[in-house]
Order: sequence, then structure tokens, then C-alpha cells
Amino acid sequence: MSSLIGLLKRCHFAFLSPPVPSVDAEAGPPLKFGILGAAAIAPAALITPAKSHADVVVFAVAARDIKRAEEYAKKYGIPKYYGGTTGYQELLDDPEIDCIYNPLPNGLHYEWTMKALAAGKHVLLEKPSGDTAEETRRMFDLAESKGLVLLEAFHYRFHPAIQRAKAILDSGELGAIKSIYASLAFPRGIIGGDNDIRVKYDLGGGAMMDCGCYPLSCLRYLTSSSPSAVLSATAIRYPKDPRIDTGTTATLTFPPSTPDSPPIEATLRCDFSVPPRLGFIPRWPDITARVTCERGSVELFNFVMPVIYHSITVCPEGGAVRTEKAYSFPKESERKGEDWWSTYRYQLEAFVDKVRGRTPHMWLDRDDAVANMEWIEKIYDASGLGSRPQSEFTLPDTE
Ligand SMILES: NC(=O)C1=CN([C@@H]2O[C@H](COP(=O)(O)OP(=O)(O)OC[C@H]3O[C@@H](n4cnc5c(N)ncnc54)[C@H](OP(=O)(O)O)[C@@H]3O)[C@@H](O)[C@H]2O)C=CC1
Ligand SMILES: O=C1OC[C@@H](O)[C@H](O)[C@H]1O
Repeated sequence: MSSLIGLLKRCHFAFLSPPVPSVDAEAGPPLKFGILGAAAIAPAALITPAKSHADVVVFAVAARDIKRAEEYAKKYGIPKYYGGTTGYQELLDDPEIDCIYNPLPNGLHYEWTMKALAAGKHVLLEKPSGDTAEETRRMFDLAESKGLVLLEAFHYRFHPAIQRAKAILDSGELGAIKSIYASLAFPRGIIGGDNDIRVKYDLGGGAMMDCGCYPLSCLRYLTSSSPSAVLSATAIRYPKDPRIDTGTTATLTFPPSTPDSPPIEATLRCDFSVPPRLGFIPRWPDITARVTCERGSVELFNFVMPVIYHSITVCPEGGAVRTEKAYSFPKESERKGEDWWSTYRYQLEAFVDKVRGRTPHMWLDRDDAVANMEWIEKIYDASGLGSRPQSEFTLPDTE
């Protein structure tokens, strides 16, 4: 019962009504964020987390349709909105705005991140960072040349749960990693629909892009490396457009985790449309990272949305099985956070720290973002679907 109450409390504060910090009269003006597009993810990923961050104000939103922008701004208490064909650019040109949140479809990440950086704004960029690794390289080149912060929003990495799982692996308690499995798979009907950006090839759709980027990133994080090869990749093709995968399963190898151990065998699974068992029994989402080591195993259930509920099950060979939870960091680590902080709230803390010149508790850098895109492309190559189309956009003064 107490764990159910805990879950409800965490969800309430994380996604509905977070505690609002008191105003610090000494503090300077907060960072002003603008949102590109009236996107479905923005309330969870930025608007609500911002309410509990004293140094953040969601100041403006732009949508292609001004009415939609106005309604969205009103609904979420955003003071300013832009709309129409010039709305996105007007938002970027607003001199009051410091940071841009880019939750546009994947195929538009590159163009609008380049434009945002060119306008001198820091960018929190939704995952996956672009359609190709080349796009990702170019975005980071521009950010670096302008001294701006650019972060691929792999929010799960900022949460204590995944960091605890990695710390267990890194501690050596279980020995070298032998094999690893990571999955983000949803039952049919939760995500998608024929008009969803996820099934639009020209917008960078596909399950490997949308969901698969997480287990890939997770495999890379937990093994502290990138794959050495894709052994196999099988895509379930979307009947209405066979260039789109609604699910992909890939087997990969990773370099050995210790000098005298063999290469790691890895399996990645992603799916946004898992059919019901026997055609009618609904399935649970599979949001798991499972690692088998020389002397035991560790499994993190729900590495993507751990604030709702997660469990870290450690099975040391010959020892007692234990289950850990990590909703916040241990007190002695002096890291910021509360049990109800979502992955997005932890991420926002880090992003603001970086913009303010402080050292964030966790960061994902250029190499990480580029490597993830490279291996997404390699998995698509191996499944026969090929990369999503690279943007044809060129920024007038920089290319
Ligand atoms: N971090 C996370 O947990 C999640 C991240 N994401 C990522 O966020 C991004 C957006 O996802 P989501 O919010 O679900 O998507 P939505 O479809 O809700 O939002 C995308 C936005 O893009 C704008 N847009 C601009 N051009 C187009 C176009 N040609 N077709 C469609 N939309 C267009 C729309 O804005 P307008 O209002 O101007 O019409 C729309 O609001 C993706 O990159 C996705 O991978 C998604 C879900 C979860
Ligand atoms: O980023 C995401 O996280 C969870 C999924 O629901 C979603 O499709 C994806 O875009």
C-alpha cells in the first residue's frame, strides 16, 4: 500500500503539479525557454519540470498554426506565442529567449537546431538527435564554434536508477559482462496511428529511430562502449510504408568489458506496435535492461520512465538476490534531486547547470550523440531499410 501511495505521489509531483520553489530575491533573471512546435511531449519533458526549477521560465511557444499556438500557450500558461509560416523563426529571433527546446519530428531536428544555434540559442534537442550521424556532427560543430550548449535529450541517463545499475556493473561485484539485453517495446495502440510522425519516413520515422535509440543508448552506456559489429537486424515493416519499421530486433557485439573476457553479446529490441498475445491478450510494455555477468546478473526494469516505478534486481552467483530502488541519489553524494523528480527534471537540472557554467551531475556529449546515430544507421543498413533521409537544409552563412 505504501509503495502504491509513493507511486501516486511521484506521478503527481512529476507530471501534474510539482512543488514550486520560493522566489529568491537575490537571484538574477531565469533562463527563458522557447518551444518549437506545440508538441505532445513538451508538457512532460519541459513545461512541468520547469515549474519546479527556479532558474527556468517557459517563455514562448511557436506552432505552424497560430490558433494552435495560442491555445497551447493558454493551456500551459506560456506568456508568449508565435504562429504561421514565420512563427518558428520569429521564436528563434526573439532576443529575450536564451534556450530552445526542439521537439520537432526527427527529420526536422537538424534544420531547426541549426537555425536555433545560428540565432545564438542553447538547444535542448529531442532524441534521436537527427536523421543521420552527419547531421549530428554538423550540429555539434556549430554549437561548439558558437560556444553554445547542445544536448541530445536522452533523459533516462540523468536519473539515479540507470546510474545505480551502471555503478553496480562498474563495481566489479558481478565480474565481466557476458551478455546484455535492452528493450523498449510497447503494445499496439499506445503509440502511433497512421498520422503519427513515427510512421512518416520523410520526417525521420521508424521504431529504431523513435524507440530503438533508447536501448541502443542504454547498451552503450552500461557497457561503457559502442558496438563493434551488428550481427543481425530484423525489421517488422509497416504495411503502409515498408521503409518504416514498427519494430526492430538486432544482435550486436560489444568489446570485452575486461581485458581477459570475451566480447559482449548484445540484443536490442524496439517496437511501438506489439500485437496482443493470441490476438486478444494485452501485453505489458517491455522496458528492460538485463545484464549477465561472470558472477551474476542485474536487471533494471523500466529504465526509461523510472520515476513511475522501477526495480534493480541484483542476483550475485551463490549470494542473496536483492532489489534496489534509486529514485534519488544517496544523501552523501550531495547531488540534487527528489524522489519525485522525473528523468526530464533531472535532465533539466543538468542542462541549466551546463548553460550556467556549472558542472552537471551527468552529461551526454557530442561523441555519445554521434555514436548513437552512427549505430542507428548501421542497424538500419543491416535490416535492409537504410538510413532515414539526410536533411537537404543548408545554413546560409556557415556552409
Ligand atoms: N523524450 C521523450 O520522452 C520523448 C521524445 N519524443 C521526441 O520528441 C519529438 C516529438 O515527438 P511528439 O511530441 O510525440 O510529436 P508531436 O507530433 O506531438 O509533435 C511534433 C511537433 O512537430 C511540429 N511539426 C512541424 N512540422 C511538422 C510536420 N511536417 N509534421 C508533423 N509535425 C510537425 C508540430 O508542431 P506544430 O504545433 O507547429 O504543428 C508538432 O507539434 C520527436 O523527436 C520524438 O522522438 C517523443 C516522445 C517522448
Ligand atoms: O521518446 C520516446 O519515449 C517513449 C515513447 O513513448 C515514444 O514513442 C518515444 O518517442
